[in-house]
Order: sequence, then C-alpha cells, then structure tokens
Amino acid sequence: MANQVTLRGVPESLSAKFVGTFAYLTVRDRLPTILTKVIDTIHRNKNKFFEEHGEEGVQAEKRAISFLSKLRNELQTDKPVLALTDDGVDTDMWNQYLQRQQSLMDENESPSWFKSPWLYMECYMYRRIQESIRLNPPICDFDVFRAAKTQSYFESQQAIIAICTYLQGLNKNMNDFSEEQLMGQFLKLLQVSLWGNKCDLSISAGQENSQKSSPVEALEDLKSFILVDDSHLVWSALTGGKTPGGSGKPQGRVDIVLDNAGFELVTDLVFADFLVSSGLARQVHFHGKSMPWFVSDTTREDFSWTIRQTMAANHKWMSKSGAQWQRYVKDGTWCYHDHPFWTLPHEFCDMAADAPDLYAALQEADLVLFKGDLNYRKLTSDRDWAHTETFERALRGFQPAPLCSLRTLKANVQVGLRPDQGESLTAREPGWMTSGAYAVIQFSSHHREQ
Ligand SMILES: O=P(O)(O)OC[C@H]1O[C@](O)(CO)[C@@H](O)[C@@H]1O
Ligand SMILES: [Mn+2]
Repeated sequence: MANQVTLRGVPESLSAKFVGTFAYLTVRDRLPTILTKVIDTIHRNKNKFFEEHGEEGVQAEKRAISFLSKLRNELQTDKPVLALTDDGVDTDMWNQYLQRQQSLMDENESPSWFKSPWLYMECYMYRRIQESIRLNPPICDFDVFRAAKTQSYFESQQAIIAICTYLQGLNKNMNDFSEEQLMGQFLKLLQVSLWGNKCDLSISAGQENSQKSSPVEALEDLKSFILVDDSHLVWSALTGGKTPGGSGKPQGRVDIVLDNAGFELVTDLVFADFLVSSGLARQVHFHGKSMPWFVSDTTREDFSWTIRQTMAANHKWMSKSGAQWQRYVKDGTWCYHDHPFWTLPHEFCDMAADAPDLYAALQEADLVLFKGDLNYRKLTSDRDWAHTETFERALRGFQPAPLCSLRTLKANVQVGLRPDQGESLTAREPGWMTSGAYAVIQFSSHHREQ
C-alpha cells in the first residue's frame, strides 16, 4: 500500500484487505487466538459460576462459549458484520456505525472482518465479547481479562516498588527543587509513563534480573528510541512559561486518557501524583474504559483495585503512595470517568459530532495526554499516512485542548517524522512500527484560544 488517497482526501484506512500487512496478520492470526483464550478463561471459571449462580451460571457459561465459538468462525470465514443484539447504552451507536460503513461500500458488498477497516473490526471483536457476556445475565459482570491484568500487576512488583520509592523521594524534596530540577524530574516521569506503555513490562520487572535497574535508571538507554520528542512543548503547555506554584495563572487541569492496567497504570498514577504535588496541575481527570477492552485496558474496577492494592502493599513507600492516591480520589483532586465513546470504533475526529459531551469535557483541560497505541491509531484515524505528514493534519481537526500522545509503536501508522527518518528505519529494522521498541511523545496545540 503506497499511501493511497481516497476520494475524501485522506489516505485509506489500514485493513486486513491488504494481504500480508500487519492488519491482515492481526485479523488472521492474533484475533482468533485472543478469542480462543477468552473461551478457555470462561471455561476455567465454570466452578466459580456454579458456586455463585448454581446451574443457571453453568448454562450461561455454555451459552457464552457457544456464542464466542460462532464469533471465531464468523471471523475466520470473513462473514458479514452482524448488528449487536444486547441492550447496552452503546448498542445503537454501534449499529449506526455499521450502517455508515455499509454506505461506504458497493451495494453488493457488506462490512466484514477481512474487508473493513482494521480499527473497526478489532474494536468490534471486543464489543462482541462483551455482548456474549451481557446476553447472559448471571455472569454479565464477569471481566474475561481480569486475571491477566492482576497477574501483570503482580509480575511487575519490583518495578512498582522502585517507582513508588522514587516518587516518595521526590515528594519529600519537592520544595527545594529549582525550576530546572523540577523540569528534569517532570521529563523523567513523563518518560516512565511513556515506556510503561511497552506492555511487555520489559523496562525492568519483566526481565529475569528485575532488581538490576529501576524504571528511572533505564531511561537514558531508551532515549535514542524516542522518534519524536515534544516533551519540552508539553512542559511549556503546563507552565505557560511561568514557575509552577508561583503567582502566575492558576494551575490547570490535566486529563489522562488511560491505556493499560498493570505496570503502565502505576506509571500514570505516579506521574499524576507528581503533577499535583509539584503544583504543575491542580486536578487530574482520568479516562478509562467502561468494559473490558483490548485485553489489558483499564476499567473503573482496575483503577480502584490498583489503588487499593498499592495501598495494602507490604512496602512502606508503595503503601504510602497508594494511600495518597486514595486521598486524591476522595477529595476530588483526581476524578475517574468512563465515557462509552472510548469503547466505540470511531476515529477521534468524529468525537465532536458523535460524543459532543465528551469533547466539551476535554475542552476544559489545559492538557490532554493520550496513552498508548490504540489511542494513537484513533487520533490519526488509523490510516496509511506518509510518515512525513504532520500530526496536526492527521488529527483532522481533533483538537479539544493542547494534546500529547505518549505511545510505543505497535501498529503501522506513524506521522510527524523527518524526511527519510521512516525510510532509514525501515531499511535498518523492518519491524520498527510494530515491535514496541520505539516510541513517540507527540504534541499538538493547534487552534487553542489563549
Ligand atoms: O495497549 P496499546 O498500546 O493500545 O496496544 C494495543 C495495540 O496492540 C495491537 O493489538 C497491536 O499489537 C494493536 O491492535 C493495538 O493498537
Ligand atoms: Mn491497551
């Protein structure tokens, strides 16, 4: 695919219809594997369902499994996308989106797994998993990915201890920092949160030799893997050129559109703690998912579980951090939201029209941080942009507030690179866009009124 431009003047959506691409391989290989794992997980919980709901729970387990087996078959045989049949608050939006996709196709074709945009189909799979649970009332609160998420938290204990200890050290000395030192710490914790998105937890705890390096110590070696680094613009957006906590403008609000639970979420909470305790922000609003999503994404339950768990840890600085986070939630310094738009398949440029309330809420922020790969795909509409296309243009008018993407690359869309940067990466390392080894800190504040 060589940056084909569609009639509407934007490049084509990435899609499994381009045989051999990462999108194609994901739909062919990875999505069915995930469905198989979900089926296994539900099956392994049969006894739990029986204990909680008796025979009805077992029947629900059977129905959910047969629904998911059918779904896997629909996917593998490229069947047309089916309308949703449950009564979720988002069901109509999904079904309208299907109509919209249908209207973009020839009359004799229908949206389907290997023909439609990859972003749409991948989101749709997670929504159908949710449908399989929702249609079976006694088990309708079951999170099929919960166990994987809690395991990822426990496996990164050492790194969590290191980062909480670092945070508490900073908080003790916060008043003595010069502005330059404060900026240095800000940049460090921003990068820790960035690399927290490297889902495999390999920064430190995921490796066998976990105590070797703390997430902060690893940063220097990772610097050369940041392809676009706008972090100084993020700092300026927060400080407006003034010393934080000084007599300048009242400190603002930062919104964090969360990605994964486990280690990444802890890095986000640590960063949010620093923003508030340094006076760089007055309030932090977190945005999570209202249903289990893309395996490891954070739900409300994951958010509060992580804080409780950190608070209850048998480690002084971890529990101190957790207790502080709990207070921030209680006193409203931190707020958690889970608007249904985050679990729709829409490109973010659709938000102003399709979720105007959420768009208006984000407009209240002084800075919005978007964590992770999926958010980047939605920011850029998951299209085949040239690497030198500007981030602003790829956003297609989505600019509720100054915004920044913190993303390790796991899908083949990347804009805002220097001429030749993409080509030389491809020549050196063909998998650079999907390996998770590279990252961007990409900022945009286009039409922001002062
Ligand atoms: O948690 P993240 O960073 O959004 O990563 C999820 C990404 O992983 C992928 O499954 C690719 O590995 C993409 O489909 C998706 O964008
Ligand atoms: Mn994710």
